[in-house]
Parts: sequence; structure tokens; C-alpha cells
Amino acid sequence: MQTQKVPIITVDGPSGAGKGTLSCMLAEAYKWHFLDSGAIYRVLSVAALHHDISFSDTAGLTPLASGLDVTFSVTEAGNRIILEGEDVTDDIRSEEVGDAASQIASIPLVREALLRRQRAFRELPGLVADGRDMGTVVFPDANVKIFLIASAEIRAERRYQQLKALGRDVKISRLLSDIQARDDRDRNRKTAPLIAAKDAFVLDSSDLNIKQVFEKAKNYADSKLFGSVY
Ligand SMILES: Nc1ncnc2c1ncn2[C@@H]1O[C@H](COP(=O)(O)OP(=O)(O)OP(=O)(O)O)[C@@H](O)[C@H]1O
Ligand SMILES: Nc1ccn([C@@H]2O[C@H](COP(=O)(O)O)[C@@H](O)[C@H]2O)c(=O)n1
Repeated sequence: MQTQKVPIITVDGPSGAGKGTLSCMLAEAYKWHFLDSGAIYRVLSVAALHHDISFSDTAGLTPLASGLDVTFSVTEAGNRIILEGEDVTDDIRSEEVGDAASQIASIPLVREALLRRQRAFRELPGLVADGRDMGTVVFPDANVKIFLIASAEIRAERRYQQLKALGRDVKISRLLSDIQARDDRDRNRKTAPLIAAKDAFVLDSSDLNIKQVFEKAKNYADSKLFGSVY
């Protein structure tokens, strides 16, 4: 008996390019599952804080990553992330946690320890996976690979608007330097650096609104999945 191969769309790219927004829209359009791999790295950094483990302590972080007690649940209040019994859905979204996640994510043994957990999201009818190395390392056999980019200035502006809407007091210059530092670390790490897969469709969203990005990505994905002309 041949097992049916679960189709995958990967959406990789730098911080704030719009990967999460696009991935959710694609998952909704195809009625597929969604993996926010960045959330796993973020949760791990919160767990490290809880356990007083430093972000560079490979020996402490690796077993924490392998046994990470986290559940992603869909509730009436939306998608919730529970770490060791505590709801951390909102806490993991801060810029500080994003920066900590990026430090932890540069450790090869930590990345390896999280591989199986990410691959377990591959379930029928399909998966949209959002991250940095989804198309290169975690799901190299994905049917559709999208690499979403935007200039650092545009990404900082989008993040500024997002945080302002949440009532957070932030400086755009600080957001820009944080984004550039994170880009630098993600692109230059030795294991699974942020890079487009050879067979990825590179989509620059700098001058596109969310609807336009979705339409371009969906047209491309349809053509790869169902063979229509792109
Ligand atoms: N094409 C676009 N035009 C304008 N705003 C956008 C566009 N795409 C996304 N945004 C907005 O930019 C912000 C960041 O988007 P999103 O969270 O999807 O990025 P991301 O790549 O997943 O970031 P991260 O890697 O940090 O999780 C959100 O407020 C989102 O609504
Ligand atoms: N596949 C991935 C996903 C994320 N990371 C690291 O986690 C940081 C936070 O990710 P967000 O997408 O939630 O912003 C990110 O800066 C990466 O360093 C990763 O390495 N691989």
C-alpha cells in the first residue's frame, strides 16, 4: 500500500516580510494546516527564561528543546499556545522574545532537536509552513516554496504600525536596527541560514498590499499544485 504524500507549501523570509499573514491566508484558502515555526523558537526562549537557562547554553537548551512541553490549541478565543500549562500566546510576540529566539536558533543542536516536532505538523490534507528554513531544511521536498522579502525599512514601518495599533510605545529607528540585527544573525549563522531555496519563488512584497501578495502567491501555488498556467 502506498501512503499518500501530504502536500506542503513553505513560506520563508526575513522578519516582518508578511510570512505569517500570507501563510494564514493560504492555509485558509486551501483548508490546510498551518505551522508557525518561529513560534516554536519563541516558546523555547520563554521556557529558557522560566528555567533560568542562558540563550547560549547549548547543554541546557538542547534537552529543553527535545522535551519542550508546548501545545498549540484551537479554541473559541482563537489559536492559543500553552507552555508548561501557562498561556504564552501574547508573551511570545514581543521584540525581546523575537531577539532571544534568534539567538537560540543559531545553535545547531537546538535546531536538530526541534526538527521532528516541526515535521510532525505534516498532516493531510496539507500544510502551509512559515519560517526561515522550511523549504531548505525542514521540508526540502515541499511542492511549493515561496521566499517572501521586503526592504528592511518597509518591514520596520509595518511592524511600527502593528505595535502602534496594539498601543505599544516604540521608536521606528529602534525597530529598524533590531530588524537589521536579526536579519544579520539569521542570514549568517552556519546551520540553516536564512536563504532562498534554489527552487523557491522569490516574491518581493515591498510595493504590494496584502491582497496583491496573496493573489500572486496563490496563483503560483495553484500552478505548481494543479498545473495551471502561471
Ligand atoms: N504586503 C503587506 N503590506 C502591508 N502590510 C503588511 C503586508 N504583509 C504583512 N503586513 C503587515 O506587516 C506586519 C508583519 O507581518 P507578519 O507578522 O505576517 O510578518 P512575518 O514575516 O510573519 O514576521 P515574523 O517573522 O517576525 O513573524 C503585520 O502587521 C501585517 O499585517
Ligand atoms: N524556521 C525558523 C523560524 C524562526 N527562526 C528564528 O526564530 C526567530 C523568531 O521567528 P519569527 O518568525 O517568529 O519572527 C527568527 O528571527 C529566527 O531566528 C528560525 O531560525 N527558523
